[in-house]
Amino acid sequence: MKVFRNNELMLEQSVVTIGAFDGIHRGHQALIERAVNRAKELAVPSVVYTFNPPPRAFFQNQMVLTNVGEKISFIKKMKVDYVIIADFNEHYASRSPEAFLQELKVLNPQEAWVGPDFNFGKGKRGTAADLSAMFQTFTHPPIKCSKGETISSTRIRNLLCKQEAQLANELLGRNLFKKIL
Ligand SMILES: Cc1cc2nc3c(=O)[nH]c(=O)nc-3n(C[C@H](O)[C@H](O)[C@H](O)COP(=O)(O)O)c2cc1C
Ligand SMILES: Nc1ncnc2c1ncn2[C@@H]1O[C@H](COP(=O)(O)OP(=O)(O)OP(=O)(O)O)[C@@H](O)[C@H]1O
Repeated sequence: MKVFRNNELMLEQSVVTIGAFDGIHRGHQALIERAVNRAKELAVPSVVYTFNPPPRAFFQNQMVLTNVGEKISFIKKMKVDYVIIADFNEHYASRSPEAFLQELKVLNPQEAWVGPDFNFGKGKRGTAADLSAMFQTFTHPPIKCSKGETISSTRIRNLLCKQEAQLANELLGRNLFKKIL
């Protein structure tokens, strides 16, 4: 797997998935796996486009579940061809949805894969519908836990605050956090 910053990579074809992917929980894993499988079927490279720090850490000072190094090594295990790590700062976050779509164009995505409630661009104005106006876009159904609730990084952060490491690990699909005694 090759690692790039944004604006460094150009591809003739690709399948792209986009998101903060903090923790790479079971929902993220399902989405990335789907994108990788589609890329294999189409015989084109797979790309994970992500951000450092995660936007919620930047804007809301929220806890980071996996630092950028951990995130890259986990994505690598999922047989992704390229990962793009965009420096998420004030300048980057002020870019419009249209500017972000222009940036994605150089990856020539045959397909873009996102999950439920995906948004992008200044003020979170861009939606999956905007993405689909430019690229063939697919929305992965939400992956839920055994209780039927959608898995999210926010939920995992809340569980860790309540010291429920075991349940957090269940949603992550791996033992990332140790039980605090
Ligand atoms: C160019 C760009 C600008 C963004 N600007 C903002 C912003 O102003 N406020 C915000 O809360 N998030 C902003 N974000 C983050 C998105 O809301 C969102 O977190 C990101 O696209 C990842 O999607 P996900 O949270 O579903 O993983 C921006 C994202 C991009 C790509
Ligand atoms: N449970 C899930 N099932 C399928 N896709 C998901 C799930 N959770 C997030 N995604 C998708 O994964 C990508 C990255 O999402 P993101 O990092 O915002 O996850 P999140 O768990 O919703 O995070 P947060 O709670 O911090 O908002 C997005 O395209 C998002 O729609």
